[in-house]
Amino acid sequence: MSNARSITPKPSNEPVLAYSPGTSEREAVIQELKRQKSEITQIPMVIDGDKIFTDTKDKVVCPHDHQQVIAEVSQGTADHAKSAIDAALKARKEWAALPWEARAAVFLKAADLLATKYRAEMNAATMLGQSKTVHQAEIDAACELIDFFRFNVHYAEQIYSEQPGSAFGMWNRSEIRGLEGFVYAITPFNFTSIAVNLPAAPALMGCAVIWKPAPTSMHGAYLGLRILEEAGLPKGVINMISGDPQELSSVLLPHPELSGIHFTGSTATFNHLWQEVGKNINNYRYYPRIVGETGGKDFVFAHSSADAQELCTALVRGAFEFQGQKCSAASRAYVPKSLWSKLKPALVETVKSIKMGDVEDFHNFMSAVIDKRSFDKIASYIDHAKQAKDAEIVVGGEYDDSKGYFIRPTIIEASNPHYKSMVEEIFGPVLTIYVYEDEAFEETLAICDSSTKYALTGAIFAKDRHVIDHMAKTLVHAAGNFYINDKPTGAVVGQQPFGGGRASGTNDKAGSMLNLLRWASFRTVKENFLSITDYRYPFMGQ
Ligand SMILES: NC(=O)c1ccc[n+]([C@@H]2O[C@H](COP(=O)([O-])OP(=O)(O)OC[C@H]3O[C@@H](n4cnc5c(N)ncnc54)[C@H](O)[C@@H]3O)[C@@H](O)[C@H]2O)c1
Ligand SMILES: N[C@@H](CCC=O)C(=O)O
Repeated sequence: MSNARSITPKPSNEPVLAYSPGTSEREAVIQELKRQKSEITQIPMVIDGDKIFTDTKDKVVCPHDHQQVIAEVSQGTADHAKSAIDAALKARKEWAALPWEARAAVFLKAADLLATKYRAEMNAATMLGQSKTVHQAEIDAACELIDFFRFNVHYAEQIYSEQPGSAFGMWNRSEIRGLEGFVYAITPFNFTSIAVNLPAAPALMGCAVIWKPAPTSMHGAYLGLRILEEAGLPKGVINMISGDPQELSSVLLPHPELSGIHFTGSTATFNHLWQEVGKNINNYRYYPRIVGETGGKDFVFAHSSADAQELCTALVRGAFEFQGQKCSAASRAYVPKSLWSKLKPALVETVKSIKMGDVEDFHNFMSAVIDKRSFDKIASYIDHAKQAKDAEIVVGGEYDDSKGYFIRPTIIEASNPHYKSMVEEIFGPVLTIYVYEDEAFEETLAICDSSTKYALTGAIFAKDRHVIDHMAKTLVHAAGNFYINDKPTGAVVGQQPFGGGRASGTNDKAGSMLNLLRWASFRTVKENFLSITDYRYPFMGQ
């Protein structure tokens, strides 16, 4: 609850290591991959600092080799959710009462531990558990998570330092308190950094948290919690539970002490959570703060002045890195006919050259999608395009789940800008392109803005400055992260605060001061220095 007095280290982004042949980081991660594959990690729930193992286990497999089991996760029940609430409520007061520097030190230390001792272990866990290539693991599970820890401390300090003015005879102060009750953090499979940041950000601000990670992200998530514990996080501040989300939520969501939800995942799940809060609104002691970053249908819009080769690279990286499973991934593109004749052969050639397979082969640019459910869903969109009258596959379209959940990077050309895969989130390596007549530029921009419910990321490509300005204005609400002549993915903490509007979320910008403010409750204190002893105003006389 106390305000900042010390100056924390000025953060800078964690450098991305190269993993080139012969480097020590490459050797370390190779050793870790071998070690982790040779054992089955037992992942408990962590409640009040205790490791809780149960007889019901959920297996974590490598998506690129689904017979390879790397972990077993103990599954909890409604009773575990109740215990987690008790633990959080018990831990909160002491945690909140610590000087804020003591809380900050935990996260700064965790950042340093992750940057050194645990870097290879964390990257290997994310590579095996979520089928990320070494580069994708490095930018997520190492660099972005380190940045979240360090930059959040810096932003918290700024929040604590912001103070009101004081007129003569008084002193006004803001005391920034963490939320009472508990925050429920529910996290997605696709970014280890997001998974760990969602419980960590409210905890830094003095809240107590119950964290339910996605089952397919447990390998990296549990390591994240162990690092925080080693950095000094007191027991009960973050309690990690697993199990049937409906059952756990049936205890957590209606609980009177629920003071916040920190969610990242699909729009449908977030809508469900919000509806549950609405149903229980009369039961709560506080208005729960609801923060959710959700789905996207991220666009790339090219003008005829764009460079075809730059556009090709941006589309390939933007759509297919990490198998298109970034909420920011380019999944629809609008290309003028005059550019398409150059762009199409470049795209076909580039996509055909993409190597895909096991993450242990560092030559692979892509690996498998996360699980069978995802594989089937993505395949159904590809099958739909194969049959559709208003769509055709330009390149890709093959899929095979015999060993891992592999889907070749696929580009669909749609003759209808409202075609299914132009407007629905697929969350896989599928990019749909609508080729517009050059003279239909304005109406196509309008379609881009209005044809989906989402507004997460978007990119425009053009050389003409007037055109860039016009596109940016027309698409002003179409994306929370807007890129000019760049791919729509790869936001960096401290540089491009991340989040979207419309059905893509509450746009509270993870890794920024705005997000931390949602976990803070301000007490304004006015202290009077001059005694006032007469109720009458001076003009009234005696
Ligand atoms: N906007 C962003 O910043 C951002 C970032 C990453 C992912 N995403 C989105 O996340 C989605 C992919 O992630 P996912 O497949 O893990 O999403 P998901 O919605 O299926 O799952 C997210 C989390 O919600 C949990 N969950 C599901 N039902 C629940 C319930 N009733 N109560 C409590 N928890 C419940 C899941 O177990 C998981 O932990 C995509 O839509 C993607 O766009 C968005
Ligand atoms: N922040 C990441 C996306 C996170 C969602 O999955 C990016 O900008 O690519």
